Amino acid sequence: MSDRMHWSRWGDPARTTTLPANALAMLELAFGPPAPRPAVDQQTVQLPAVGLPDDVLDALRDAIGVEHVDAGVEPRLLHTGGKSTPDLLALRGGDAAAAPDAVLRPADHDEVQALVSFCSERRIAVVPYGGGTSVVGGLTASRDGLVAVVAIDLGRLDRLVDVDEVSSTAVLQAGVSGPRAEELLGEHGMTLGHFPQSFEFATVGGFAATRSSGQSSSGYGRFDTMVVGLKVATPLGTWELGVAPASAAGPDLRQLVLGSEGTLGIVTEVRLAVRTKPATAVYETWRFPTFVDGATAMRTLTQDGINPTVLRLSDETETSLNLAKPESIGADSGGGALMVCGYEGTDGRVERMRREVGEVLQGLGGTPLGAEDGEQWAEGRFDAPYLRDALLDEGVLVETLETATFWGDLDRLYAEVKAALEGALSAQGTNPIVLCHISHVYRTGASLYFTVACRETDDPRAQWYAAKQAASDAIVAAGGTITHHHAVGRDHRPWYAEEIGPIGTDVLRAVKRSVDPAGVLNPGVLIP
Ligand SMILES: Cc1cc2nc3c(=O)[nH]c(=O)nc-3n(C[C@H](O)[C@H](O)[C@H](O)COP(=O)(O)OP(=O)(O)OC[C@H]3O[C@@H](n4cnc5c(N)ncnc54)[C@H](O)[C@@H]3O)c2cc1C
Repeated sequence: MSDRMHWSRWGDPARTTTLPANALAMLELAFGPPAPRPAVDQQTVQLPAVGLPDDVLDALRDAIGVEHVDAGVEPRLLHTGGKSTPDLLALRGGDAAAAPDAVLRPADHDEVQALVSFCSERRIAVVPYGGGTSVVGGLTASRDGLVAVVAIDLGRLDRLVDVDEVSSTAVLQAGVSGPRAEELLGEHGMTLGHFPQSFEFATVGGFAATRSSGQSSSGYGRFDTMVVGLKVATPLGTWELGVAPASAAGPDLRQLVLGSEGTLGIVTEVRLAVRTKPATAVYETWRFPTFVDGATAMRTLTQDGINPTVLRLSDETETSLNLAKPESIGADSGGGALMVCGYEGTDGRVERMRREVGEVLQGLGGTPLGAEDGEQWAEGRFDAPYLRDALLDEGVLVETLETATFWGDLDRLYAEVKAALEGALSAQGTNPIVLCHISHVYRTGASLYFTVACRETDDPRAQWYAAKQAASDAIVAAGGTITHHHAVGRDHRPWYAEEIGPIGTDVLRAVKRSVDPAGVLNPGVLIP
């Protein structure tokens, strides 16, 4: 780690991004004179004293090997919280109160199971840790009433366990990252087709635990629709689910594990529906006169059963900032709303899909812009997070939030969340830029993904929480879901309780009590 803490740099100094000169000029134009705010030196960060008694550390070392139990400063810091802006701000400001007491790296399901059983017996809080990319406080366990907190890092569970080419399924261990999944499946001519923006670091177990959704969800579906089976380590023992592609044998308990965010058990293996690796991929862009026009075109496509692999529509502000090309921020975008359409498959299928989509979009007022911008979007689609530290260094707060609703309510949800964000941040004297795009589409509705940028106040965490509170209240009031794919974590719990109501809350609490009687699994996360 460098002496300056740049927590969103994802551990790869080669990818460290500095802001281009025109971006700095734009920031000044948008937010006023520069007000740099560098991160504190790593040495000044405060970690809680290790709370694990020696006999516990010894037992953990016996269970998984001495070199896989680490209570040192660096691993604890690297497993402190996730990657939300408040998490980054805390660490950049020297606050590591969320650090676990030790990081444990088990090798396989049996070792994970042994750790979960032991921690349950000894009342030690367990944070399952995949890629550490949670943006909702999903990696910050409550210590209340518990002896200590350990992070169970699943990085050593990184194997392809089985491929069934006839059924088109593959079993992957939970710690397999996005690129590793593609590499392992690629050897069999297959793809998972799950490409969230956090693809480079997030893991299969994390995708399942948070019901993640990738940028190709229009064609490949969201992650939870790919899961056909799960193996889970719980305090009660091993739980295996999913024996057939579909079943009428009672409620689908896989759905209880999907999205459970480590509160009901640790997912160690996932059986997934996989696809043939596409021979061709083409990404192109279209311009619509307005965001509303573009949304109507998207709805028409999905309701006609025409599903390009990627379908994404920026609102007018996001289009004008040309987010797909950070190096050309401020370039004239030509106005309107930009849509990205991607097609993957055989040459013939791509050509057919492209023609079919083109006919619909052109008929609904779209102007084809060709493949250049689309290809650039595809190439740079994992790059934006590398800008976050550079922006925070400049005293510019950037954060995102997302929601979803039915098509009939989408315009209202969009307007109200945007107004809430603008209102809450302007009230603090920091006029924001609020961008939005439709990120995932369904026959019945779509998700909205907002990005907010503004100058930091003296207390940027409080500043953001006020905006987040206003936006979350607006989401609930407009009938949207509090999260379409980022999950609940700690940050969304109050609104999640409203969304599922008192009966839903009781059901969830009862399940939690029964499977995790000592309450050690990710306490404080998800369960209202
Ligand atoms: C820059 C950025 C972009 C992002 N883009 C997207 C996006 O496009 N789409 C999207 O869906 N999300 C996105 N996210 C959110 C995040 O990447 C997802 O929630 C992802 O699924 C988390 O995976 P992970 O392996 O990093 O899990 P972690 O962050 O390590 O954990 C997430 C939660 O799941 C629990 N958990 C992790 N592994 C397991 C396991 N094996 N068993 C049980 N519980 C477990 C953790 O305790 C935690 O509560 C983004 C995040 C960032 C920082």
